[in-house]
Amino acid sequence: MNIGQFPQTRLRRNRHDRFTRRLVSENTLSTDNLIWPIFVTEGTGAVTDVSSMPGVQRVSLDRLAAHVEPAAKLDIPALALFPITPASLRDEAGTEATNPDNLMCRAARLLKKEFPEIGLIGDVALDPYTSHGHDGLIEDGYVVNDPSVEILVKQAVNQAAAGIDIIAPSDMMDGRIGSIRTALDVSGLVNTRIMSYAAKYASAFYGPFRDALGSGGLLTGDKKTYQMDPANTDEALREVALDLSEGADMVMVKPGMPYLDVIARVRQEFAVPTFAYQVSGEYAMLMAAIQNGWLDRDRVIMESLMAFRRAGANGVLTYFALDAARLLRA
Ligand SMILES: NCc1[nH]cc(CCC(=O)O)c1CC(=O)O
Ligand SMILES: [Mg+2]
Repeated sequence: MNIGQFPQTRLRRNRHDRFTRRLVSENTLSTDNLIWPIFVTEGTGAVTDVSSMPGVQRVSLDRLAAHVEPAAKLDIPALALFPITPASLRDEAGTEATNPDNLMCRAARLLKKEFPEIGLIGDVALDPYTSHGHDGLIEDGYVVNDPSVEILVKQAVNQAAAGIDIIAPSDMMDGRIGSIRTALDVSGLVNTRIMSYAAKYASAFYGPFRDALGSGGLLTGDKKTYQMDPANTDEALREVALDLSEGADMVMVKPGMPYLDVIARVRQEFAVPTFAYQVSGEYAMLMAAIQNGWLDRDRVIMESLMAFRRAGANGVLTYFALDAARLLRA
């Protein structure tokens, strides 16, 4: 006979005190899960703010070691590098992408020397280098696939030769993962990993990033003929399946928070190393509310990052990486 009071099952019991909450916690967030994107710029003595990303800066190479030092101290496993190319070095074909002395390659060599233990992720796409701001080559107003892949392959090998550990193609051309894998292997770069931006959406959340790079104003039209339609998820699984079959070691979904359903499906379907990019617009959105005093900074950072872990992401590219690593240490 039921002599207790209704209800017998009380889920609140396991939330009663901190020790029980710790015991029943289903997911964890650690510094191991953090990747810090950084913007590098030409010149000397430059540490300039990105106005739409409060707290994020563009840093010249002479300031780069000092900028990265805290990440090394906090044991953040990897950085994602993004170069800002002066307009004078941009052209229709993104030629600067294949220059062995471009900013990206110089940054990679410097960082490998100063911080050999930190993994370097190199974004492969032509948008930092093209005069039109697109990720590939344009013919008759259309971003053409196969000729773009040819130059992206050269860009990838160029970066890997300069010391980039993980090539991260973010261009969304078909077939580039396989072509890049083959070219890396032929060049003897068999251990250079590929983290594919496999399911990358044509998103409004990249706005502040394009401000940071100075490619926003240059961009003609949109990226809808190569980046994915935000309405689709089945297609994301096909994108991931293809990239894995072509040799991707890790896959990424981007943006992050508005696409947690995609991360969860990818994780469940493939059970491969899966990453998420909490992109510039997500950062800007949270920072705007934080700066207004509308959201609690520390709590919202940690909750947003835990959400990626719950969805199944191994790690997150986040502009909050340093803040999160500090909070995890405290
Ligand atoms: N291919 C370039 C690239 N790599 C990462 C981002 C966005 C990152 C962010 O918004 O934080 C973009 C922008 C774009 O595709 O237009
Ligand atoms: Mg694809």
